[in-house]
Amino acid sequence: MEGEEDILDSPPPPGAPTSHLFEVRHTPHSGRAVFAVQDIPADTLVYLGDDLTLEVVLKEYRREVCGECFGYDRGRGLSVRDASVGFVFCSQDCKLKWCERVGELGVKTWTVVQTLVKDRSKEDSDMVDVGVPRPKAKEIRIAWEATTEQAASIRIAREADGDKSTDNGVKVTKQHRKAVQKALMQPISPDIMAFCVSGLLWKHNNPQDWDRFVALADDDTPYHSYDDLRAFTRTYLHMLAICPVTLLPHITPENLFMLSSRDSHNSFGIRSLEDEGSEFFGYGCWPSASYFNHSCGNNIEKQRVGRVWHFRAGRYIKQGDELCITYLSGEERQMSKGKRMKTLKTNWGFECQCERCEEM
Ligand SMILES: C[S@@+](CC[C@H](N)C(=O)[O-])C[C@H]1O[C@@H](n2cnc3c(N)ncnc32)[C@H](O)[C@@H]1O
Repeated sequence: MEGEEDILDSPPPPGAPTSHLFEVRHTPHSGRAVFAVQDIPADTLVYLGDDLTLEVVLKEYRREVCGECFGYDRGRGLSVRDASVGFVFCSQDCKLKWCERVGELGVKTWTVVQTLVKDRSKEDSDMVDVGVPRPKAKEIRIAWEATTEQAASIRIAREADGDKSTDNGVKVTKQHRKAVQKALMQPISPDIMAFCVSGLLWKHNNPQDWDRFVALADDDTPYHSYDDLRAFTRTYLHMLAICPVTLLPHITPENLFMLSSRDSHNSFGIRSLEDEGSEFFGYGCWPSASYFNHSCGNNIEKQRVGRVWHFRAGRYIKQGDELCITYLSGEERQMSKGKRMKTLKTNWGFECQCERCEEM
């Protein structure tokens, strides 16, 4: 991946990382990537990625992992709990930071989500679908279109609840209220709900940064399976049925699809800091960090410190070299070339073109 890349048309995409040590360029086969513009000594701190957007702490870790800094104490419950929003924190300071970050609307939204999710934990249908067919772009479009009528009825019922006169003076009928009840009878997917709520709250709180998210590499078939797609369309209707009315304009198929299509090729796992990250707490999307490509012989080591990724030179890097991290977890790095390639194809959807794979 050397020598043929073009400097990006200026200006660089919104949200791309900037530094005196590197620049972002196009590559012939692996999209945009980061290249050293000067020699970089080993162990240099090359970049700090602190622009976390959507974030998910999986339901099974919600009592053990701090909702703010992702601190973890070997599976012990953390001391500061907030049962109403369904998060725990390692300190009052983390709890305050979390409240400040999500804002009043965020606290209200997580409270109604937690109320819905907590009594229905046995319905948890979030699972990893491996080796099953993925819905195609046209099927995805049809599935979202199929929600239109019910979604419109729910909006009418909810906006009336919110004391907002509906735009065209539509009268709320039993049918509209029934659409809300029907949505709430459908199974809940707590982790997909957390993903959608986190992403749309972030969008609401940071409207000026949405283009940083949109500029990321996209996946037009991001759903892992037909069940996964159905869980997303159901979650859309659940959110319309329960979220504060102020959030309703953000809860659209377009925005929810955008979250999935950018998350798919860009999110990083949030893992434990010990045991080579053997505990997978959840995942999040840091747009600036998403411009670093993968290599099986990576020259950059990335390490999470709280909510921030530290990118450090793992060895001496020459001017013009591509700066690559690894997308593989600890044990995956030791696998054979074939297994690594399969893992990257399954989890990230690409054929690895890194020098280590190309050489062998
Ligand atoms: C996190 S993004 C990296 C930035 C991306 N190249 C871009 O243009 O925005 C991950 C995507 O980059 C591409 N990519 C990263 N590493 C690669 C590699 N070693 N071989 C081929 N494609 C790679 C794949 O398309 C992958 O889904």
